[in-house]
Amino acid sequence: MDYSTTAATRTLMASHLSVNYRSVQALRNVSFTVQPGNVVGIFGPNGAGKSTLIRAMLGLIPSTTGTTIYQGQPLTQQLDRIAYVPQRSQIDWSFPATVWDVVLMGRVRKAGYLHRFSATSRRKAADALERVGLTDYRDRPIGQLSGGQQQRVFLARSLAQEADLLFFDEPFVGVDQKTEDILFHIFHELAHQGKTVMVVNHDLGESIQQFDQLLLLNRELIASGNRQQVLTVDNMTRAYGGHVSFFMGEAA
Ligand SMILES: Nc1ncnc2c1ncn2[C@@H]1O[C@H](COP(=O)(O)OP(=O)(O)OP(=O)(O)O)[C@@H](O)[C@H]1O
Repeated sequence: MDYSTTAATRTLMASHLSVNYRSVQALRNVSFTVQPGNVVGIFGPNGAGKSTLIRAMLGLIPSTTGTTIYQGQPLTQQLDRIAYVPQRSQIDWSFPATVWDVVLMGRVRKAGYLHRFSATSRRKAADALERVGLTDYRDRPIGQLSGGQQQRVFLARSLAQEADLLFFDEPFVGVDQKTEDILFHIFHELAHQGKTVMVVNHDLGESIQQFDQLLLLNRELIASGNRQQVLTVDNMTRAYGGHVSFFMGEAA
């Protein structure tokens, strides 16, 4: 198999994405490319449009301009290949579901809405739960978990789904170090399998080294590339203004 051709056709390409919320322009003309096999961090200050970018790519909100193409087709026509975990605050944790219910939901598209889950689906859900270290919590209502455990349940659902493209919005907010380590470990395993993992994050601390590619946003795309290309004083000043010295120490 010619890997270079395969990789090229699996490129994720956002072109000229713009989003308006009534009078607010949340995103302006954002274009970038992501190769498969990368863990991509989406960074920028509060209100920079990070969540909006993911939601526009997935077609969850309308774009005023632009498209997102994956494998030569609109991403919105391939939603069965996508796992999306929104910010924890967007999820109804009082919903009466157990850990096992949520992870099995990852298999719904494969099982069909009116069919029973196959032995394969159950095994894949159990394997996913094991991978995130929550087998013992299988029958626990999701509202009775810690923030880190809740985030791991949704990661397990994404694993059970066997998605090719995974989107996580602020998965590290309010989670313990163990969960952060598990999430990054699994993100890199997925990337090594040739999948693409996109993560909204606003922590510019040490964890930034975990990302293969960074997208720096402030309503428009300021930079896309590796850490050396993106984390320049100029780019950070454009994104964060006068707060740049806080992040960059003496370099600023
Ligand atoms: N449903 C909405 N209606 C109106 N304005 C919105 C809506 N959602 C977001 N916005 C505005 O669009 C801009 C971008 O918001 P978005 O949530 O995408 O940014 P973000 O970078 O994810 O922010 P944060 O880091 O604070 O989560 C902000 O000014 C926000 O107030």
